Amino acid sequence: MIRVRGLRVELGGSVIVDGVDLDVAEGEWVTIIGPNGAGKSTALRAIGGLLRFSGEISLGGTTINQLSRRERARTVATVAQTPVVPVGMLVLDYVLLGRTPYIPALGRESASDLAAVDEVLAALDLTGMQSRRLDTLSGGERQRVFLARALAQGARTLLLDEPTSALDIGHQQEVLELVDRLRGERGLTVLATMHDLSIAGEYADRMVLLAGGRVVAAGTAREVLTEELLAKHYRVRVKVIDGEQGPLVVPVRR
Ligand SMILES: Nc1ncnc2c1ncn2[C@@H]1O[C@H](COP(=O)(O)OP(=O)(O)OP(=O)(O)O)[C@@H](O)[C@H]1O
Repeated sequence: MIRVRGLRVELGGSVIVDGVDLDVAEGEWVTIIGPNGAGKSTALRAIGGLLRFSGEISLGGTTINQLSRRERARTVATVAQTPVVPVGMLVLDYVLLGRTPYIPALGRESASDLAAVDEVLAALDLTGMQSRRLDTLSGGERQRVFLARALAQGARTLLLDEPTSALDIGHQQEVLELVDRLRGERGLTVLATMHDLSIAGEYADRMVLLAGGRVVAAGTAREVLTEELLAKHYRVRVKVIDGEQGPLVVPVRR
């Protein structure tokens, strides 16, 4: 579903992503990990068509440069790390923004757009909140609304940039379980970035470790979350414990 070859992104005169290859199969969940500044968000933004790049990115077999902005938005939906939310915007109006690729220029949303939004609000248990202002919601509720906008877009591929970074452990689990459930129900493909390594390993089918803009390891959680690789690339001593659902990464005091 996602095929990336030799991805290179330059920002402010520096090479931030440097020759990344990446494949995500249909229905698969791949999580990119790596230290701060490794280039995770930049790679994700390029794959979502939000940045200029060199190399090849194709989505569902089509090179993204051949997709119009609308076609791209119907194919891939990105949830940014900190989405910009217009002050005072209501939940319903925000989720409706996801239907923009289906609404003709100068046109209004159709009954089918409203039905798609209703369905997503119900699936994410947000129907009762649709008239609330987004800025009055809790972090977990707001994260569900960001996901709702992305799902309303009708794209089969979701790019999630640290979807749980602002959430407590309960809401982290809630949001990730929700994405996993929707992945099963709707056949979504998921490419995410995450900092919590144990949780990342629990949900991802495969992981990619990025450091200095390059892929330095890729494979299952057990292959990537090793004490050696994490010590080398995060410059931290960790203990990796074999947990029931995958490796548990615990930092060790110096
Ligand atoms: N517009 C820009 N101009 C110059 N440098 C940039 C620009 N945007 C990002 N960078 C730099 O690119 C590097 C990678 O940033 P990116 O946000 O992709 O990293 P990341 O792996 O997602 O980090 P984090 O875990 O901290 O979110 C950082 O050093 C950042 O300062």
